[in-house]
Amino acid sequence: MSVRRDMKSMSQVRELLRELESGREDPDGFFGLCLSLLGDTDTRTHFLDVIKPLLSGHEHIHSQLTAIFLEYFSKDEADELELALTQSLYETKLTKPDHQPYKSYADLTAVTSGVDQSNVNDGAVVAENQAVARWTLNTEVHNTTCAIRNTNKDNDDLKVTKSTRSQRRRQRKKPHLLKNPSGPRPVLLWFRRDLRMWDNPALIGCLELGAPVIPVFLWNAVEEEGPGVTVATGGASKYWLHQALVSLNRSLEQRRSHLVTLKAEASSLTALQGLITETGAASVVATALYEPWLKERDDSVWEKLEKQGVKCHIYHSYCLRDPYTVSTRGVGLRGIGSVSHFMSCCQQNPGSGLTSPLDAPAALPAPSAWPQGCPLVDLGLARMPRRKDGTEIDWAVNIRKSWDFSEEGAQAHLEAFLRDGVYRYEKESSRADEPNTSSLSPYLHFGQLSARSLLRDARGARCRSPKFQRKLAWRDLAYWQLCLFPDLPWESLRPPYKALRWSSDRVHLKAWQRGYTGYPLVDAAMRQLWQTGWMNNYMRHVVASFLISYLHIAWQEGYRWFQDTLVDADVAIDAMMWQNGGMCGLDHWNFVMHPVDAALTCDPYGTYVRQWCPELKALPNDLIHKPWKCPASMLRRAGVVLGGNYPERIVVDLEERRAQSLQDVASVRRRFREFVDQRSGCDLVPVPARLVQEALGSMEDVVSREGTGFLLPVITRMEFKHQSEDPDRQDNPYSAVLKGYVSRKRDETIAFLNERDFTASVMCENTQRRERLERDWCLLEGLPQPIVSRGRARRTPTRDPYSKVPGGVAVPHR
Ligand SMILES: Cc1cc2nc3c(=O)[nH]c(=O)nc-3n(C[C@H](O)[C@H](O)[C@H](O)COP(=O)(O)OP(=O)(O)OC[C@H]3O[C@@H](n4cnc5c(N)ncnc54)[C@H](O)[C@@H]3O)c2cc1C
Repeated sequence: MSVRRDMKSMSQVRELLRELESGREDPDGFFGLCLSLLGDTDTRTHFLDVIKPLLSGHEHIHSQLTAIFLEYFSKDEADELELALTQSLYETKLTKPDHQPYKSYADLTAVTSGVDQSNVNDGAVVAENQAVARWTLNTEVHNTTCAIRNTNKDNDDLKVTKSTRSQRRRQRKKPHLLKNPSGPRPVLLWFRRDLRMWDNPALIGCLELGAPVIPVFLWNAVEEEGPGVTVATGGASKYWLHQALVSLNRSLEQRRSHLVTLKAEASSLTALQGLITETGAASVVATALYEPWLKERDDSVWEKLEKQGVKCHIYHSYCLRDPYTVSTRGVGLRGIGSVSHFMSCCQQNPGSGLTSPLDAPAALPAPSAWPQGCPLVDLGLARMPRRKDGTEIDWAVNIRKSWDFSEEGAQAHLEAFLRDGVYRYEKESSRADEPNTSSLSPYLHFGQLSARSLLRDARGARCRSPKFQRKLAWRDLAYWQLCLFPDLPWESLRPPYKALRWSSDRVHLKAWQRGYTGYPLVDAAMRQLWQTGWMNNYMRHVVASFLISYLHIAWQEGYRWFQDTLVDADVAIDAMMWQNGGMCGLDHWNFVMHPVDAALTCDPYGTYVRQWCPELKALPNDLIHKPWKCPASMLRRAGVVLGGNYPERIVVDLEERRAQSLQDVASVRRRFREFVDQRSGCDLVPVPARLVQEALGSMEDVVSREGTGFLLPVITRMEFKHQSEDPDRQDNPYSAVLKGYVSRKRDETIAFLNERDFTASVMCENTQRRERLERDWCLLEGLPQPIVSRGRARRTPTRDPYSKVPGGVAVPHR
C-alpha cells in the first residue's frame, strides 16, 4: 500500500468514526470497514489507536469495539485462510475495471448503480448507498466464498469441514462480515404498480429493514379485474405492463437483484404465503393501490399475514394524496366534481404534505437463496393471438415502435418535455398535429414515474407550468371519485341518465372503434389510438363527444374500448372522464366537440389527418376535414373514393342528432323530477354519507329523501336546464357545441395582420376617395378625365379558411 493510499484510508476511517459517533454506523459495520480499508495487518496495528477518541464520551462503543477487535484477532489458522480469501475478493470488488483502486465508497456505488458520480455527491445519498453497497458486498463475499469452497469439497473434505466450522463461529460473532443464515429474514418487496427505482418509498423502506430483499410481482387477472365490467387491464395496457416488468427486472439486475414473477393462480394471498414459507420472509412491503376492489383485497391480505406474524409495511406514493384521506371539511360540497373544488379540499385539509423524492438505491441486498418463480412470458401479459396457420398476429408492433417502456425512457420524456415542451403545453396543449403535451400518462399509470417527483420537477422547470401541474390534481381527483363511488366504471352517477335511450348499432360502434366513421378527425384519432395506444386529451374529447352526442352510443362502450386499447388505460381517470362526457358524472362537460369544427383548434392544416388517414393526404387543407364537400374532380385527382378507400359518413345529419340527444336528456330529466333540484334546476346525485358528515357545515346544500340517501345538487350543463324548462324550444341559447377556437398565438398573429390590413385598406380608401373627387371635379369643369389607378384594396389570401375571424381576414398561420 502506498503512503498516499495509506493516508487516504486513514482519513476515510476517521470519517467513518464520526459516522459511528453520530449513530449512523454500528460497531460491527465499522470494524468490518476498517478491515477492508486498512487491511488485516494495519487494522491489527492501528485499530486500538484509531478508536481512542471514543474514550471521551462514547466509552460504551469503545468497549464494544475493543471486544470485537480482541475476538477477531484471536482466530486459528483456518480462519486466517478464509479471511485472506475474503479480503482478496474484497479487493477485487474495490478495484475499478481498469485496475485502478476505487477512491471511495461513493465511487464504488456510482459504478454499481450506473449513475453519474455527480448524482451521488449528496451526503445522504452517499451514506445510504454506502450502507447498501456494504451489505451487498458482505453477502456477495460470503456467497462467493461458499461457492469456491464447494468446488474444493471433493478434494479436501477435512479442510472444508474445518473451514465451515470456523465460518459458523465467525458468523455468530461478526454478522456484518459474512452473511449469517440465521441473520435477518428476507423481506418481500411486492411490486404492483410503482414499477420504478427512483422515488420508491417501498424500496427504500425495505432497505431500512436491513434484510435481504426479494422483489416479486404476482399476477392474478381475476383480482385485478374487480367485481364489475371494468376491463381493468386491457390488451394494450397488459402489453405495456409486460414491457415495464422487463425493464424493472433489468434495473434490479443492475442492482444485483432480480424480479421474481409468479402466477398467483389461487390468489395473491396464497402466492405470498407460499413465498413466505419458501424464503422464511418476515415482512412484506408494498405501495398502496386505491381501486376499491384492490384495496379490499390488500386489506384482507395484510390482515391475514399480520395474524401469521408477518409484518406488512404499506407506503403511499401512487397519487400525490392518499385519496382516502381527502376531506371536504371546511369546503363543503358545492362544486364537487370540479378540480377547483378538489384542490380547495386538499388545501383546506393538507394531510401529511409532500416530502422530497427519494433517490434510487445503488444495490439491493440479495437473499442467500431465491424462490422459484415462473418466466415472465408465462404470465401471458404480452401473448399475441395466432392465425389458423399458427402464425402470430403481432398487433403491438406499432406500439413498440412508438414508446420506450423503461423508467429511463420516462425520465428522458420528462426532461425533454420540461426543457422544450412545457411552454407549448401552457399555450397550445390541444394541438393534435404537434406533440405539445407530455405523453407521460402510461409512465404515470404504471408508476414508472412518481407523481411527487414529476410535480417537483415541473415546479422547478424554467417555464411556469400551472396548467400542467393542475393536471396532476385531476389525476388525484379521479382516484378520489373512484374511492367515493366504487361503481364509477360501470354505473352512471346521475340516476335519471341510466334511463337514457342509447343506440345499440354495432356497425356504428365498430366504425368508431376502427376509425372508419367518414369524419377524418375522428378517424385519425381512433387510428392513432389503435396503432400507438394513445391520443392526446383534446382528441379524447373529440371522439368521446362523437360517440355520445352524435352516435348516441352509451359511454360505457367508449370506456371499455379505451380500457382495452390505451396504453395508459386507468380505471379511475377513464371512468371519471367517460362519466363526465356521458353527461352522468359528478361534473358535466359544458361543451360538445363538433367533428369538423374542432379541427380549427387541433389540426388547422390537416397534418394530423394526413398522418393517420394517408388516403386523404392529397386533399387541400380547407377540405381535408370534410371530404364529402369536395367536388368529384378534386376527389378523383386526390385518389379518394368515398365509400371505396375512405368511408362515407356513417351519420350525416349532425345537427339533428345533436338536437335528439338534447331532447333525450330533457325527457329523462322530466321523467325523474325527483332527481332535479327545483330551486337551481341542477341534477341531484346520491352521495355517500361520509361526504355529508365531513361537510356538515354545508348541510343546507343537501337534499335528503327517503330511500335515496343524501342527494346533492351538482354542476349541470346550462343547455340541459334550459331545454328541460322549455322542451319544445329549437334554438337553445346555451348550445354546448364548441365551434372550435383559435389559439391565443393564432389570435395574436391574426390581430397583427388585421391591423396591417386595416391600415392598408384605410390608405386605399383615401386614395379612391381622392380619385373620385378628382373625377367629379373634372366632370363639372368639362375637363378630360384623369387616368385612374388600377390598384385595388389588397385582398388577404384565403388559403386557410380555418383562420377566418370576425372582420373577414384569413391568413395562413405559419
Ligand atoms: C374520454 C377520456 C378518457 C380518458 N382516459 C384516460 C385514461 O384511461 N388514462 C389516463 O391517464 N388519462 C385518461 N384521460 C385523461 C387525459 O386525456 C390523458 O391523461 C392525457 O391525454 C395523457 O396525455 P399526457 O400524458 O400527454 O397528458 P398531459 O396533459 O401532459 O398531462 C400530464 C398528466 O396529467 C394527468 N392527466 C391529464 N389530464 C387528465 C385528466 N383529464 N384527468 C386525470 N388526469 C389527467 C395524466 O396522468 C397525464 O399523464 C382521458 C380523457 C378523456 C377525455
